[in-house]
Amino acid sequence: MSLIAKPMVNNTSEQTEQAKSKVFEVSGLNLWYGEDQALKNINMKIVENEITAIIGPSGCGKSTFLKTLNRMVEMVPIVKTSGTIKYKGENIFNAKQSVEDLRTHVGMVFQKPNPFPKSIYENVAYGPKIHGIKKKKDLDLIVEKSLKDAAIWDEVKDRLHENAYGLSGGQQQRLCIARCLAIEPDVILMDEPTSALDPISTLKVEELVQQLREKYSIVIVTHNMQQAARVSDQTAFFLNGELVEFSNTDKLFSNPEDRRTEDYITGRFG
Ligand SMILES: Nc1ncnc2c1ncn2[C@@H]1O[C@H](COP(=O)(O)OP(=O)(O)OP(=O)(O)O)[C@@H](O)[C@H]1O
Repeated sequence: MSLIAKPMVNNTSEQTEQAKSKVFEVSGLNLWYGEDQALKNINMKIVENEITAIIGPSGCGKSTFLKTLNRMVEMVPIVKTSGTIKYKGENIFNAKQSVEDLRTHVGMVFQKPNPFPKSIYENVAYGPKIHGIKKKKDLDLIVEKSLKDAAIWDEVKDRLHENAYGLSGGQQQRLCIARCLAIEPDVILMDEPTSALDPISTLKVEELVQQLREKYSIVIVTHNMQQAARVSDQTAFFLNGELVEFSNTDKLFSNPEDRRTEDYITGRFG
């Protein structure tokens, strides 16, 4: 019996699963904010072209984990980490690894849409310009492709030079996804990308996330278990900084191995 109603998603068989490449391999990851340990011995493999959902109650470390994957968490000066995170085989904590380079490959979309106070066009062209693309023709192509891939082109193509703040919240979030796609990342980290959106905009972003799976690997933090069940291939359940259970989404929601996972997904706590 499924504990949460879940429409069919294209989960691959275990055989194909093993053949898929890993984008991230997290081993023995611990993280402290000062004296307080927020992540405890996390071990996890994140696979290419899949959607991995991170669920768990407030304060369990979901956002911290997500922001560790592109080292954004280190913007908090009191953060200390131990363990390794390999991105395509290289430990991201190695001194020789460039954080800027990592963040070019591992883009991020935040909880609240955060467009720049610029035109729709400039929002998307900003990243490629910083990466040295100058020709208008090239930028035009990138802007159009990114907005198309973020499923917002038809809504904005006639107002590209208007301020992005004139868009609805849902449109702003898809614009922020387009901005992220414009720098051609491999991985997109999404921190509760629909929590500030109405149900229709949420549905559009969820559909978009599923389309993006074809080209990108996605890690999405969500408070919403139905959303995790609807969109993801793999789900990780965090509790008090620990990874309690990580498995195929269908399995985690229909036949969890750990009693704490079952208690959480059936609403006994959280
Ligand atoms: N900048 C910070 N400084 C100190 N402690 C922090 C900081 N950010 C998070 N924490 C602590 O780390 C723990 C995990 O927080 P985190 O935001 O990762 O949890 P979360 O699961 O994403 O929560 P929520 O669902 O409420 O967003 C919490 O105890 C939190 O108080």
